[in-house]
Parts: sequence; C-alpha cells; structure tokens
Amino acid sequence: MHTATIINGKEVAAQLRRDIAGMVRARAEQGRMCPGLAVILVGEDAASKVYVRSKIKACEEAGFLSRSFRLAADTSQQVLLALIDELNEDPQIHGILVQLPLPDHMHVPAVVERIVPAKDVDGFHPYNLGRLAAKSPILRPCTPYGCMRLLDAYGISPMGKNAVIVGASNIVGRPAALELLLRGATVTVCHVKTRDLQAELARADIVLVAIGSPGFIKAEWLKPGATVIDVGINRLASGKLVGDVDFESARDKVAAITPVPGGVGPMTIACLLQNTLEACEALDVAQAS
Ligand SMILES: Nc1nc2c(c(=O)[nH]1)N[C@@H](CN(C=O)c1ccc(C(=O)N[C@@H](CCC(=O)O)C(=O)O)cc1)CN2
Repeated sequence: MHTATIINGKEVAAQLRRDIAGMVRARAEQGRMCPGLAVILVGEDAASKVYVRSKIKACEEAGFLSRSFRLAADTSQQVLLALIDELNEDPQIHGILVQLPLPDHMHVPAVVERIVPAKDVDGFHPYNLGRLAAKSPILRPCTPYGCMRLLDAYGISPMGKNAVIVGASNIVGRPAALELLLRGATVTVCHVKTRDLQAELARADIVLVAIGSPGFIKAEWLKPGATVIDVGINRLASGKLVGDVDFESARDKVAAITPVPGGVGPMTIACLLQNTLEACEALDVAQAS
C-alpha cells in the first residue's frame, strides 16, 4: 500500500537552529555582536502566549539576546507605536516582531509599517513584501519561507510545477505565492470566492493550504503524487492539533505531506531566527562600509 513521505519539519527546523547557534558562537568568538530580538505581545490570546514563549526559548538556545514585552489588551495603539519607535533606535535590537493577532482596536498595517524594514524580521512590512515581489528578497515572511526550506530539504523543486495555494492571507497565502513564483512554479491562489476549488486542486502538483479550517481539504480532491504543505494549525475540542488537510486519508494518495503538529510550525520559528541573524549581519555590513 502506498504511503507518502512525511515531511519532518521538526527535524529540519532543529538542524537549522543548530546551524544558526553555531554561527552565533562563531560571531561571539570573533567579538561580534549577538543578534537581538524584541518580541511584543498585546493581550491574552492563549495560542499567542505559547508561540511567544517558544520564540524566546528558541532565542535563548541559539545564543541570541531576547527582550519580551507584554502589553495589556486595552493598551492604546499610540503606546505600542511609541515602544516600536524606541526599539527601532535600540542598537542591541536587530529584529522586532509584534505577535499577531492584535486586539481589534489596533490597525495591523499601521503597526507593521512602524517597524523599520531593516528590523522587520517577520517580513510583513510592505517594503520587504515588495522586495520579494521584485525578485530580490531581503527579510521574507517566516512561514512561507519555512515552507520553501522544507521543499528544499526534501529535494522537491517547484520549477515548472502547478502550485495551488488555498488561502490568500497577508501572512501566508500571498507571500507563499511570491515564493513559489520565484522558484519557477505556475501559481494559482484560491480563496473564499474561488468558484471551483476542487477543479483547481485536481491539477496541482504542489498544494499549500492556510485557511484555518480543520480537515477541510479531502484526499479525493488531491492529485495522486502531489506534495501537500499544510500550514493550518487547528485545536479540536478534544485538545488534538490538526491541519487544514485530512491527513490520514491524504497520506495514502499523495507523494509527500507535512504533518500537524511537527510540519510547518517549527519552521516558522527557525526562519525567524534566520531572519534575525541576517538582520544583524546586514548591520555589520552597513557599519563596515
Ligand atoms: N508576528 C507573527 N504572528 C504570527 C505568526 C508569525 O509568523 N508572526 N504566525 C502565526 C503563529 N506562529 C508564530 O508566531 C506559530 C505558529 C505555530 C508554531 C508551531 O511551532 N506549531 C507547532 C505546534 C505548537 C502547539 O503545540 O500549539 C507545530 O505545528 O508543530 C510556531 C509559530 C500567527 N501569528
């Protein structure tokens, strides 16, 4: 009976994190600055608290400096922007991230755009998205970048393939389309208004799903031999974490698939470290010239 390659994001992310820690140690031996990351959490979202804790722990393990800021849910946007202004000027901080989602009274684009592009290690600033669109990325959104690194790690090339993305969010779907285009795929982005999702999926060699709907994508919609990247992380009432793809049935049909948990999620954090290290190195270069 056919079973798919299970793309082990936990393992690939762990290797990337070890490599980054090695580079940070080498920097320290040369007397160079260690990368510094500021993480801002506004409010009490339970999942966000878990992710922020994981990011701080990952920083500690890689030898980064990290600073964590927790603001109450009713903090004004003005106070958040003032904190970002301070961090933009702080020479020990190379990366700033504001954990999403933000409380409803805040305007995400205004917050994201306040971070100087050189410290936007989430890669969400229009400047960084524009660089990706213009085929010269600098800081790239962590989750789509992590998906590409997973494909690389398993020798799966998007070149010339039909890639179908389900979900057109700013954080995942849209930048993932740019990443796949950069790697030579023919890209289709499906969203809530897409008329015939199943017809689009039927010819997809690579499927990347980020919609936040547990088990929404059924095995019978997928092309035999496809590669499936499941970005969804949904917690069921039972406490179990599942993706947007019906994993158990899909694994019998496709060539390769990411599990949830242990697929894309760990890559998001590893790529955040990678971006922070790159932001730190870019500053070295700027100071040397
Ligand atoms: N400022 C940002 N906000 C958010 C981002 C982001 O990249 N930047 N992405 C998501 C959440 N996220 C990181 O912040 C994230 C999600 C999931 C994981 C992860 O490792 N998941 C594990 C399971 C963890 C669990 O048990 O809950 C897995 O999939 O194996 C890491 C980071 C939204 N907000």
